[in-house]
Amino acid sequence: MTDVIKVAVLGASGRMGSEAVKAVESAEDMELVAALGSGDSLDRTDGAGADVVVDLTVPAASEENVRYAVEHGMHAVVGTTGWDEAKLDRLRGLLEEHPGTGVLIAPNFAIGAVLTGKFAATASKYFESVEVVELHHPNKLDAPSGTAAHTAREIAEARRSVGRGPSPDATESDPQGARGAVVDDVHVHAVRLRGLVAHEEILLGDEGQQLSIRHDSFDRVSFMPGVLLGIRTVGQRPGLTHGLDGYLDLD
Ligand SMILES: NC(=O)C1=CN([C@@H]2O[C@H](COP(=O)(O)OP(=O)(O)OC[C@H]3O[C@@H](n4cnc5c(N)ncnc54)[C@H](O)[C@@H]3O)[C@@H](O)[C@H]2O)C=CC1
Ligand SMILES: O=C(O)C1=N[C@H](C(=O)O)C[C@H](O)C1
Repeated sequence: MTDVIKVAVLGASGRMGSEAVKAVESAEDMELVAALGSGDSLDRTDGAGADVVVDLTVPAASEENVRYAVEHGMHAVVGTTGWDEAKLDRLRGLLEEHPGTGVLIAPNFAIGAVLTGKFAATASKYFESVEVVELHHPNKLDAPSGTAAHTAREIAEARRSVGRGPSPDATESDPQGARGAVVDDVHVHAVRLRGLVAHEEILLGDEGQQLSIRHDSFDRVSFMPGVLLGIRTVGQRPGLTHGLDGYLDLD
């Protein structure tokens, strides 16, 4: 990779994509070589000499976009949601065929959100009950949020490591789904409210006490330092990195 990183942004007219375009244009070590919207041909990315493709599109398009990038020798930084285990497995297989290429799948680019997941996972080892609440703007297409699903899996893994099972719950009847989604045995609740951007709260309970851990993104600028870190780092990290924490020294 040359000193100046050539970047293509996919989903460039969207809420995140338009912010990412501004961030890349403001970064002295980056050059925006392509800004694609829905319907634009992906060959405008390698055609413009991009080193890194940033995918901020929709879950239905993201996997194909990343496949194109990897198969055409470009690294990928991905904020789009919907990357379940099946998609991640297919991507790992693809990257084995392209050993010099890096892909970052980041459920959340905000440092506060990444730390929230870590803090919640640690705390959940010590509390009998834990539930995740995510709150977003009403234009969001998917629920639960990718961040909340990722947090739930981090919590479940931490609890398993100390032999803690699911939270106690005597519910016998829930025909309307009022107890929310269940991700890896952790209940996840989704709120959609005008005025919100992206928020997550983890509630932890035990006899006589409660701990709440909360993060609020009030503005999408909160995601941009993480996007830029991803662009700067992905070329030096071949293979799949799932979560921005893979590029941070959090221990
Ligand atoms: N990882 C993170 O920190 C964050 C992730 N997100 C996720 O990023 C994604 C985008 O979110 P928003 O910007 O709010 O959505 P948005 O709907 O505002 O923007 C998506 C854009 O992608 C375009 N698009 C759709 N298919 C495309 C394709 N094949 N090629 C190029 N462009 C295409 C759409 O026309 C739209 O302009 C969502 O999955 C969201 O959950 C959002 C915020 C933060
Ligand atoms: O759609 C959004 O807005 C967001 N999507 C991501 C998610 O689903 O976790 C990240 C952040 O929560 C904002």
